[in-house]
Amino acid sequence: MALLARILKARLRPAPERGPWQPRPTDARLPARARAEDKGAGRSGAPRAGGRAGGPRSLAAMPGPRTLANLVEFFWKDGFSRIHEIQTETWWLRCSGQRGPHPREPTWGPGRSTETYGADPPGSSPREEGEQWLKMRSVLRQRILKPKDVAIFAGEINQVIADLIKRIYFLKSQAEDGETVTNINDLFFKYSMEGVATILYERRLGCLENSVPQATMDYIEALGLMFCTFKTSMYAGAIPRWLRPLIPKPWREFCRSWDGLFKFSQIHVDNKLRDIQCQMDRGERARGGLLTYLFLSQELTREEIYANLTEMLLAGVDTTSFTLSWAVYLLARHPEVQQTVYREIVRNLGERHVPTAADVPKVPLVRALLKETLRLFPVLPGNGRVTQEDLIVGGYLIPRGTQLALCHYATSYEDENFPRAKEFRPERWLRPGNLRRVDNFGSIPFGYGARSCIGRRIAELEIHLLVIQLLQRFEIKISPWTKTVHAKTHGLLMPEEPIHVRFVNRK
Ligand code: HEM
Repeated sequence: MALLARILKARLRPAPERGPWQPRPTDARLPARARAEDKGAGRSGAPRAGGRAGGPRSLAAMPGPRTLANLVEFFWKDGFSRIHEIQTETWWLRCSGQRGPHPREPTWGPGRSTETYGADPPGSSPREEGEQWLKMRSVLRQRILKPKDVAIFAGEINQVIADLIKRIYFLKSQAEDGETVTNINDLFFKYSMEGVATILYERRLGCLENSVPQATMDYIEALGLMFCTFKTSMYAGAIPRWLRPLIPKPWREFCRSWDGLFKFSQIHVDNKLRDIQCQMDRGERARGGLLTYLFLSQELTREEIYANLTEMLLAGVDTTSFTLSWAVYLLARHPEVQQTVYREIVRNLGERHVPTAADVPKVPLVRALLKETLRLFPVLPGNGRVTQEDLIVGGYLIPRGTQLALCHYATSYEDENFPRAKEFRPERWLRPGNLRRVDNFGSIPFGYGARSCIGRRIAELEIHLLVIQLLQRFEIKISPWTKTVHAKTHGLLMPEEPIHVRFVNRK
């Protein structure tokens, strides 16, 4: 069992002064060679790499639970759902294996229909994955990398927000007290799906309607299946092909849910492309957003368009909806913070002004709220990288090709990075006069570098515009049915209990 053989090895605290992988701003600017010469404190007496006295210690000498202990922790004690907590008890995690010549991150989705492309998991050919990924990424980058690129989508997002607000009024009208909306994540899931699909497919899906179209329901079901079987999927993606006939179920389920998602994407892409083609056949100029651009520029094949939009839709829904749920929960739990953010909105934008992307910098506390929410609840509590060169970090030699896990959750909660780290204090992200952005690499919820989140600017726009309009209309109060909500990791860091809030109309 390849995955089992590669399972994590963790080093226990005491914590180092700073997580050794954590890219400090200064490190980020240093040339790779200088970074690779970090000589941190290692364990005295541990074996040295290459047997050189005084040289770095070998990876095998890194202290921490061994393979068996990790197997027990993750598979027997359900460590996967507590992975964020385990991070705070362990210093870093590593898995060996996954070696390859190209920079990449471990990935578990086929990224394409398994029917169309056969059943090979990604990464079976690292070279192809690397080059193909780079090409696709650079095409998408041109359209959605910077805030100003996505500003053009604000109009569409505001229409989705208008529908969401209508839905909130409807749900309130159904509630006994006329104010409570139960399980707000359902609502934000629909909002995020509608929002991201509007941008990706340039059409509305009807998620926020009273009666949701069947195709959309099917997609939601496939997405649900993907997450229900998330753990199975994680194992499935790592099961070598030769072993699949012996344990077929995980891989079969993985493919079934992926195909459901892929087909949904395919239908919506095809519909839009058909519209564009008709327009062109009539001699009209096709104008549109992301999909129109991808089609007209012909930089990606149709299969690449399917694969990328499927991946983006999959990556863009739960991430955004959980973040919104946490943000609203935190605001409801901290009325004084909510009042400060509201006052800033009214002062700088007014009570009813529908914000555009250009308005967002005028309310720095709204941006700070999102950063602070993602610091406390990084929706991806950790992610991985395969090292591209030998590195010496914390006194250990980490050979090229080692898979490292970056622990966002753990570094977000270090007082050294964020004084009084457990407290919700959005203002920590502000600088007097708001002259400069605060960079703190203790919290990198969208990842970092070439492989960071491609949908970051879309997610930020969706969240900023929505938070502004929610606070303009409602005072958000926690429902008496909602006690303290804990976080659990189910692939993503999500609320363990449903969050119910009261949306009280502002006078
Ligand atoms: C609050 C919302 C979101 C958070 C916190 C988030 C976070 C992340 C993180 C941490 C990664 C891995 C980055 C790395 O390895 O350095 C990632 C990857 C990715 N995200 Fe997001 N994401 C969010 C929303 C979105 C949205 C809205 C989309 C699409 C519209 C999206 C699309 C993707 C894709 C496609 C990748 C894979 C990138 C690649 O490997 O090329 N994400 N995201």
